[in-house]
Amino acid sequence: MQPTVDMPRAGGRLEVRDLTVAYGRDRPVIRNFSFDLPEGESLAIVGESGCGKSTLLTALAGLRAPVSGRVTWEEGAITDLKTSFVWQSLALFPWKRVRENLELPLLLEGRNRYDAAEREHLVAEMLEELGLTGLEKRFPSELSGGQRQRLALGRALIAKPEILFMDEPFSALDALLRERLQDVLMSLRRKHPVRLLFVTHDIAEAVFLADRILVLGARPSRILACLENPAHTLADEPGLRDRAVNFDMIRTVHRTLREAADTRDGSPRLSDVDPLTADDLLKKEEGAC
Ligand SMILES: Nc1ncnc2c1ncn2[C@@H]1O[C@H](COP(=O)(O)OP(=O)(O)OP(=O)(O)O)[C@@H](O)[C@H]1O
Repeated sequence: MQPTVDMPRAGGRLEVRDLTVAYGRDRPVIRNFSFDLPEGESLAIVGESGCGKSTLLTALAGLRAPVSGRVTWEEGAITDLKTSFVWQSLALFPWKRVRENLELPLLLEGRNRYDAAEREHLVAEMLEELGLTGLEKRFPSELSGGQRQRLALGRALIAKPEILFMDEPFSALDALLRERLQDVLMSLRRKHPVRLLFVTHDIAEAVFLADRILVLGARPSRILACLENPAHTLADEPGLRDRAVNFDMIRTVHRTLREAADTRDGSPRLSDVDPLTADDLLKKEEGAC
């Protein structure tokens, strides 16, 4: 797929071949996964609880060695790439103020990489982008949930990583705040090109943020589909969330998950009882208060 979105892009092709990952001597959580992620594309991983999304993400990030198979980044080993992480827990340093949390990745870049004036400038710029100017002396515990999430995003992006891994970064937030954070992330990406590889339970979030969506099934864990996302090519256009292409893609992902669950459970076919079309969904949205 040729992306038409005017979004700076980072990174070459990712190839995953026959990847098998296990915890200790337990039965493998994921077995023989193979898929490709074309140059520069971002990936969302979705699927029901326990299907191995986080396990796969940690293997892609090089944090868990596979039992067999390989993960190949065209640019080199994952350890040669500049990566960053946002976990569900956010992992902010509670004893450090907002400013210090943001500055830390710049300090860790190496003693001479950024001098004090540059660090000050970059932190001030990021605070502005995050809408956190004026809160720099607070501790994370003195921020709202949404402000903490923004701080975690800013800390992950301030040193300009090539790849940002995220595991359910916005899951603790209500739907509207989630959307606002997704917008902040898209805006930061325009300034700091970064490739996203992330796990989410929110299919709308996957469709809004990713070029490609890897849909996993459970029991046994398997790849149900690796879907190109035509909605994401319009990511810079206003009102994308209300467009039919967006609803269509959300529906396709839902259907893929439901059909897999139907086949497995032998229970009533959920995929047969959802008569909603993209138009119905649009009408529902318009009528929502
Ligand atoms: N550290 C661990 N040791 C042993 N088993 C683990 C460990 N972490 C996860 N598992 C098991 O691996 C399987 C997949 O877990 P994983 O967290 O990857 O799934 P997930 O799809 O991300 O789940 P969720 O959506 O609930 O977060 C589960 O059966 C889980 O119990």
